[in-house]
Amino acid sequence: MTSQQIETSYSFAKERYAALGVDTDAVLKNLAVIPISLHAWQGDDVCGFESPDAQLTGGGIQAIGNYPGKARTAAEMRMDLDKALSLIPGSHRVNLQAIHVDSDEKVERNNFQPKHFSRWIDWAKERKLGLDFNPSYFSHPKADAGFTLTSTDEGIRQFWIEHGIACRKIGEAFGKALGTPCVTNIWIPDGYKDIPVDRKAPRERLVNALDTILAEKIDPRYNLDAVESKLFGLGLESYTAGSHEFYMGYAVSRNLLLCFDTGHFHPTEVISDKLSAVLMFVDQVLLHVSRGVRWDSDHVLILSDELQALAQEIVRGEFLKRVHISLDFFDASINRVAAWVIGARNMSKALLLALLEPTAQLRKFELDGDYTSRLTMLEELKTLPWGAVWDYYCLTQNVPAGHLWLDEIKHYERDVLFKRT
Ligand SMILES: C[C@H](O)[C@H](O)[C@@H](O)C(=O)CO
Ligand SMILES: [Mn+2]
Repeated sequence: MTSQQIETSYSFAKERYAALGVDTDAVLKNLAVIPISLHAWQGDDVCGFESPDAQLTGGGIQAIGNYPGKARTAAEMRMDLDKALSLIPGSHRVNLQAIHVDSDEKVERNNFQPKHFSRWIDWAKERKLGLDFNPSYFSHPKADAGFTLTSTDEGIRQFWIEHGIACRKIGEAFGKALGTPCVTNIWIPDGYKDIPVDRKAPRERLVNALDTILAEKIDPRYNLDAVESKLFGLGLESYTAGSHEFYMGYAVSRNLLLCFDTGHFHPTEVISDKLSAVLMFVDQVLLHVSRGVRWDSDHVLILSDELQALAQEIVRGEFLKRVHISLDFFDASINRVAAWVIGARNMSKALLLALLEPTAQLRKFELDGDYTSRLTMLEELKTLPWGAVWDYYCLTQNVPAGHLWLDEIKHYERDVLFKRT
């Protein structure tokens, strides 16, 4: 497709949307400033860089597949992220795990400091990217028993409390250096494979541990704290201490961000329906947008009905300033850089579709009780020429339109990824 063809198609599409009262130029301006935080851990199969042979262990999560080219160092990961970001329209962020530490000296997780992430900060600063952060409560001998902040072993609990404290300070340093608050998100896997007798005590320990981690107030201009629940992890099917109800109550009572991972609920539950409910009671939400297939399988985002519903809720509710969008999937069976690009472009497409909606008109139908018109319009919108608007957006953002970005991935694969052994 030539630029000329893209522009011509866009001008027809623009007219179609204008007839519905939608200004496509304004929509694209809005879309270009909605940040999506790219989760770094898609690039290394959640292994991290603490040692050259680091592996993902425990935590009830799994990256499945052995496609060649995984990032083995932080430098390789930054290169891969650069490639991905060059193929995603808009200005975005990067979301790191603590295990993505980039330090020449070996440091224990409870001693991590901003200086151990200074190369990440320099890289982000150069590219005007914001950084988000996550303490890593898995793949560690002190997490092998399946308990971190809920451990009955005081030494272990203290170690992980110190890790949480250290990570908030790193988040603060990210925020200060980059001029945009870092969302530091706490997720722990702690739970039981089989039915526990005492469901209460681990949760009591978790409240106390979290309160200690979060005791120091950090300026929200630099760091925002989020907590992430989960239904269950692999091998932890019967009980998860940090359940939804636990963190919902905790976030409301401590004025924190609540993180919704879209793969962390019963398969028939949808976050699109939960968003406006919780935003009545928490100020801000963090999304980990994932795609669970039967379970929290962390598949790459597709432009599903639910992804579109989620974006619609964010836009219709005017929640763009209160919802931080991060991705969370890890598929090791396909090109990892392509996985980022597919997922982020789909998130962006879902937001575009939502922004292109004549929401006021639809709301009026609803308020008037004219549900026939509401359904008709919602269905007709699906076949409007939004693809032409998307292609034009890519053109104006200097990224390939259509599937042409894949050519770049194939070159990168041949020249860089396949040379990694
Ligand atoms: C890498 C972790 O799995 C991720 O950060 C966490 O958010 C999660 O979703 C665990 O299932
Ligand atoms: Mn998550």
